Amino acid sequence: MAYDMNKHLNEINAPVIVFENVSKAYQKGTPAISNINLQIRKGEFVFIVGSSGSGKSTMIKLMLKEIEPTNGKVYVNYKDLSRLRRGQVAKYRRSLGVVFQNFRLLKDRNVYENVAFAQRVIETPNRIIRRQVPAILSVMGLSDKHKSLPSELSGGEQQRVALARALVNNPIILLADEPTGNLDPKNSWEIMRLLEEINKRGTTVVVVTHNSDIVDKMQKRVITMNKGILISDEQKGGYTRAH
Ligand SMILES: Nc1ncnc2c1ncn2[C@@H]1O[C@H](COP(=O)(O)OP(=O)(O)OP(=O)(O)O)[C@@H](O)[C@H]1O
Repeated sequence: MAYDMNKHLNEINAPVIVFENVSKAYQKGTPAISNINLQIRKGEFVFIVGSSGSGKSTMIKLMLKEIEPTNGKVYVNYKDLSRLRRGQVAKYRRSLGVVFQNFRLLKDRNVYENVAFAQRVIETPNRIIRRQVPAILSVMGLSDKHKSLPSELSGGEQQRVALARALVNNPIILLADEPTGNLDPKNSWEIMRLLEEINKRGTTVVVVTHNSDIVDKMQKRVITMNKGILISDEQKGGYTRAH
């Protein structure tokens, strides 16, 4: 039966990400993902793991509506993404928090401005920006770096700025694609600690990662992809070494 968004709107643990029989083929031949069915509920912390080319980034791109499924439906935040009009896509994306492996900060703006930028684009009044940016920088342990340029920061600090920027508008969902891919173990754990903290405050967190050590130790829900197929979905799972 098709997913009924209206039924779930007022539920506390409503599914905020739903894949319904989703396949994506970039070209003819083997699809990048095949027939994925998946529900992630509000407040969950989920890892998506799998070897290179297994379809993880394809899933993130579908959630961001950067690509369209060949078959099936993706729902995020109670929206059927196939029904989102072209003019609504940018606004939709800004409603999600997103972080990537390579931080993607504005190189010529300082830490404060990088975070404030996320609020300026949605026309947040200045008095709110002046209150909320220092607050989120403080949560990320970056208060004394607010005037630094990204080039003056360590990799871990840059990723914390990216997290601050992703979170300053209080998204319901945070999508993180390899957030520790460029970090050493100490900084990787610091980012994970912050993601856990954010999740405890109510944000749904989805993390794509290759970091088996982190996945094994954190004991969260783990969705494992293999060659475009969802091969396991475990609560308190580990990193399957079979792939
Ligand atoms: N734009 C594209 N055009 C054609 N094929 C693509 C495109 N993007 C991805 N693919 C193919 O789709 C499959 C899944 O790729 P995807 O990037 O989702 O994997 P992944 O699990 O994220 O890999 P990695 O861990 O290396 O980032 C791969 O076979 C890849 O070659």
